[in-house]
Order: sequence, then C-alpha cells, then structure tokens
Amino acid sequence: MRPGEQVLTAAQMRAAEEALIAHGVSVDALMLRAGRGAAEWIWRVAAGRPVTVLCGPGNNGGDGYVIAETLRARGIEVGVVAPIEPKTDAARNARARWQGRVATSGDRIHGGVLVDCLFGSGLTRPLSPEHALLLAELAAHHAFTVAIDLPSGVATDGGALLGNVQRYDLTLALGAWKPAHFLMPALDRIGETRLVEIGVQQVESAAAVFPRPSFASPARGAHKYTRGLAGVVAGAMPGAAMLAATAAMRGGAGYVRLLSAHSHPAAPAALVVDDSDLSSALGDPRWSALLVGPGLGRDEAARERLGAVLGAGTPTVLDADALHLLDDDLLEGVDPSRLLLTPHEGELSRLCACFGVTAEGKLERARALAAVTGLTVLAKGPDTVLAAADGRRAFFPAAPSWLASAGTGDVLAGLAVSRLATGRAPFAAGGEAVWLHAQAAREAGPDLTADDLVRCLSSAYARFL
Ligand SMILES: NC(=O)C1=CN([C@@H]2O[C@H](COP(=O)(O)OP(=O)(O)OC[C@H]3O[C@@H](n4cnc5c(N)ncnc54)[C@H](O)[C@@H]3O)[C@@H](O)[C@H]2O)[C@@H](O)CC1
Ligand SMILES: [K+]
Repeated sequence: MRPGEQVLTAAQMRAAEEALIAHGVSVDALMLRAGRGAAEWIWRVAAGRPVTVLCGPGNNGGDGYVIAETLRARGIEVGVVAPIEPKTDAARNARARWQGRVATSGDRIHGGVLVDCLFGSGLTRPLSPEHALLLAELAAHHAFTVAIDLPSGVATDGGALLGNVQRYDLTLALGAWKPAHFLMPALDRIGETRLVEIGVQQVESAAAVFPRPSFASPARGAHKYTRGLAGVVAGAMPGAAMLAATAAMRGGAGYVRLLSAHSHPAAPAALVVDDSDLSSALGDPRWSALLVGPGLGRDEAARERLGAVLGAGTPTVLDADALHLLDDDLLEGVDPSRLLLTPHEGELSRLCACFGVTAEGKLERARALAAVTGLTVLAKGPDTVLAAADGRRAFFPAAPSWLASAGTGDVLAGLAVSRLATGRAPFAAGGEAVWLHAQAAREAGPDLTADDLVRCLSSAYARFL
C-alpha cells in the first residue's frame, strides 16, 4: 500500500505524527507542510478572490494561520476570524507568524472563499451554539467553502455529524485520509476531496482505499474454462439471477452458466441456462465460483438450494435472500474463507444480529462480522466498505448516486462472482467488482437502470486494461 492510500483514525494519525516527530521532524514543520500544501489548493480555487480563514484553538486552527499567511504572501486578500485563542504551542507559533489582523467575530465579513480550520481530528464534542452559528453565517456569506482536514463537526473515525454540518465544496485531507472521508453521513458533506501529503509513513494494519484495479487481456492460450466458470444459482424469482448472470458475463469470467429451473426466453445466446437438478449441476468439478441469493426466495426450498451451494466447496458470493437465510447451521463445516458476502445496510444489520455482532458504525460492524465469522464482507451502499477476517479493511472512491436504483445490487453480485471465477480471492474480487460497477455507472450516466449498467460494463472494463 502506498502511504497515500491509507485511511487513518484520529489515534492512528496522532501516532503517525509522533513517529515523524521521533525521526526529528518538529510539529511546527509538519504544520507548515500541511498548511502550505493546503494553501496551494486554496490559491487555485480562490483564483484571486478574497479568502476568510476561520481558526480554532488546536492544530487545525494552527494550519489555518499557516494557510492565511501563505496566501497573504502570494497577494491574496486574507482575513482571519478566531473566536478562541490558540491553545497548542504549534498553533501559537503559527499565529505569531501571521502578519494580518485577527477578528474574533464574523460580523459583516463577506468573501469569496471560506476556509474552515475551526476543528479537525481533535473534535471531541458537538460545536457550541456560538461556534455553530459563526460557522454557518460565515459559510452563508462566502461563495465557496473549504474544510481543512474535516468539516468542523464531523467525527473523524465514524463519519457521524455532531450537530448541523453544512455541505462544503472541497475538503483537503491532511497527511492521510480519515474514515469520515468515506463514510455517511460525513461523505454527503465533504464535497470534492484532495489529499495533502506531509510525509506520513505507512501505519501497520491501517485501513486503505482499495487500489484502482489493473486487469490484463486473457493469456494467448486461454480458453473459457481457464478464464473461469461462474455459476449463478437462480431461485423463486428468475429476473434478478438473470441480471446478475449477464453482468457476470462482462466481469472477466470466460464462461457463465445460469442454474435455473425457469425458462429464460430473453437470455443472451452466450448464456448457458442449465435447468438440471441443482445437486447434479453442482457436481461438475469445473466450477470456479458460484453466486447465490438474487431472487432465491426465503422459503425452505431456497434454504435447501443455499445449503447445496455452500456444500459444493466452491468460492461463492452470497447476496440478497442468501443473506437473510444464512446462519450458523448453514455454515457448519463450510470453509468461510471462500465466501464473499455483499450485504446492503438492512442485510448487514440482519447478519450482525444473527452472528452476535454488537459493534456500531458501518466499518466496525463489517470488520467485526468478518472477524467473528471468518467471512469476507462487502458492505455496499453510498459508502461501501470491504472487510476481511484477517483485519484488512478497504474504502472506495465515491460512486455516482444514480446507482440507487433497482437491480444494481444484482449487477454488483454478478461482477463479484465473475472476478472470483477468474481466481481472485474474495477480498480482491469484491474490491474489483466495486470499481467496475462504479465505472460502469459513470459510463451509463444519469438516470441509469441496471440494464444500462450491464451494457456499459465492457467499456468500463476497458478502462482498467
Ligand atoms: N496529526 C498530524 O500529523 C497533523 C495534524 N495537523 C492538524 O491538527 C489537527 C488536529 O489537531 P488537534 O488535535 O489540536 O485538534 P483540533 O485542532 O481539531 O482541536 C482540538 C482542540 O479543540 C478542543 N475541542 C474539541 N472539540 C471541541 C468543541 N466541540 N468545542 C470546543 N473545543 C473543542 C480540544 O479540547 C482541543 O483543545 C488535524 O485535524 C490537522 O488539521 C496538521 O497540523 C499537521 C499534522
Ligand atoms: K476543519
């Protein structure tokens, strides 16, 4: 993992800062790096407009004084508002280097760009009503708002909002990404994001942004089985499995079969529909991966089909109805390291209740569920997170919100089984599926349907070659 890909909690960020200090870098030097790096971006977006910097008492405020002085020295008209005096040595030193005046209230202050340096990763409680009002009024009187590290009022580790937090145009993460840059509801407030590097080293067992995948064309001597045979197991409602299967055909696997007792007159010619008895179909030793859940149903017959799939010993994606049926009994004797679960919020809650996970917050729940069960968990949604039993956790760049549409989850599950069939491990398969899915959504454009997504998978795939 490159240092720029790691996602650090507030405590990990403090430890990383201390490690740098132990190597001889002073806090003041770090603050200069952070503030000057942030000022570069602000200088660009300000494009000559006046800038107001709101400074708090901690080192986030300290960054603000550095930003203010850097921009002033470059000829920008800068005003500083500081409702509280600096409380750390580094912030006091930064304030002493600021050559302009400091206002204590925001009265009659208007400008082009507001830079929020009130609180960063040191926020421990909701903003006082006075601070919240000051921030809201300043934001209303500026055309463009920038949050330094995090919008003031956002909880660094879980992405919760400690009070009213307005929407920013840009958030500049300092030193490393934080979980709040990827998790709802904070994700809905931070606007565009950029990372300002300050030389933070790799932190052991840190979460990461799942790296952009890089696919290869099939080997010259490849044939359909060496590329992977993926099976999509249908159930009561055939449409969802069919959608997943058509997506799986475009996700890298060489051969996709739909195991379904229904007739599928609209199936593409290249999709083999196998209506034989499920246990005999599953007896084929060539299966590379299976998907079960979309349209499966939740009755006893569905449970039997799920049991048969789990008993096949093949790498498997479990989605939708399979996630409502899954329990300890079904997992008895099954190697969980082969399984990838793709729950949405409701399914994640159901699984946590079933397996005794009491953690709070999406990341922590996914992590705990994976740790307790040994399964790989892809908790999908506007803030998708991926967690493996060995503790790996990954976040993803924000995907288009147009994905909030029926059937897009089936497409994701189809992509995941396809990646799994190519030989990828569950964690890698899940992460690559999320990237493909988001790229296809970008190509499909606004107001997309799940069928549009499938149509765009080929061009999306090409972006990763
Ligand atoms: N950790 C690092 O490596 C670096 C951190 N930097 C900056 O330092 C920030 C973290 O600095 P701090 O830990 O000083 O934290 P903050 O600047 O977020 O502020 C913490 C201070 O505010 C108080 N406080 C917390 N919540 C409050 C509330 N609701 N109302 C009033 N006071 C409140 C705390 O008691 C503490 O005094 C980062 O967000 C980043 O901007 C950068 O300067 C560069 C390097
Ligand atoms: K801030």
